[in-house]
Amino acid sequence: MTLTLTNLTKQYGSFTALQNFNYEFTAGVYGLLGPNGAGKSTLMNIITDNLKPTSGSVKFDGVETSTMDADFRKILGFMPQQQGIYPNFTLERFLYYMAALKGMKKADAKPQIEKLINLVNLQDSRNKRLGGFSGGMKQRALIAQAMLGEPKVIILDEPTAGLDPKERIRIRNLVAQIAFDKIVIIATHVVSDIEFIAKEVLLMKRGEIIDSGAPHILCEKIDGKVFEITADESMLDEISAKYKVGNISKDEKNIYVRVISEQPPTYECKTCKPDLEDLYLYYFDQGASR
Ligand SMILES: Nc1ncnc2c1ncn2[C@@H]1O[C@H](COP(=O)(O)OP(=O)(O)OP(=O)(O)O)[C@@H](O)[C@H]1O
Repeated sequence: MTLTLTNLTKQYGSFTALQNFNYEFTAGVYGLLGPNGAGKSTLMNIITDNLKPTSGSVKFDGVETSTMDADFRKILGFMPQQQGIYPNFTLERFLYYMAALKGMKKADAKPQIEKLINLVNLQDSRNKRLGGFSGGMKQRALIAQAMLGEPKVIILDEPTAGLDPKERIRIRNLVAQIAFDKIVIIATHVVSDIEFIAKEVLLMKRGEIIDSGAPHILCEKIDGKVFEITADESMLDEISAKYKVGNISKDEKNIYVRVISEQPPTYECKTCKPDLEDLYLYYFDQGASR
């Protein structure tokens, strides 16, 4: 199973939001990581055929998806960023409605809806209106609708937006659970959404891939460039001016400042093993959300 993007370009007037994007996805979880405006939503919307590229193609197992019409919709599950959630629908009605939009027969939808409500752990809320759901419950309901019809390709655009850390973990575990034998692409600027579950990460900036690969391989590239400086409060401004600063922690004696630097800092420090958040900082020069 392959989803192949070839030379995808998208222009909005004279502005290029996506530039010559090439990638081949196979079964597994992919993280599309980049700051606001990198072009993630544009790419997701093109893959899902909600937006036409200016040039280039999207192929599933060698067939152009734009020519597959309803057949592609059947193998696709999409959770867009801005969701129109129907506040007056109960969860069950919402899922039957979304199943009907996907062209599923009620009899086929029924067992799947039962399974999905259990999977997203909303059994007790099946007859409650979506308008009364918490943010995390809504996101889980939306993941359930994306899973209807057992799609082969699942696209999740910012699935943890606005959620607290506990709900984020829940969503992440859910994604890891559903990913078997599917292509799952998650667009996010929250590193922890994908850090431990992504087979590959694509780092995007201004419409282009600036690096991609397995998280641990990507992190190896900045081996020897991540340090923890032992500091006190009076040094913080100076350190921030000199280096890209990540986490800052504190104990009763000192402040510990994680920095990215090509050369060892001229302060008391130790070398750290790089993680994906360091990589994000290295490439994007701004703190990522955990
Ligand atoms: N319809 C549009 N017309 C003009 N410019 C657009 C349009 N949609 C997006 N853009 C621009 O294209 C760029 C990429 O936007 P996109 O929404 O794809 O980025 P993103 O990585 O998803 O960012 P975010 O995380 O903020 O959603 C941005 O600079 C945005 O302003």
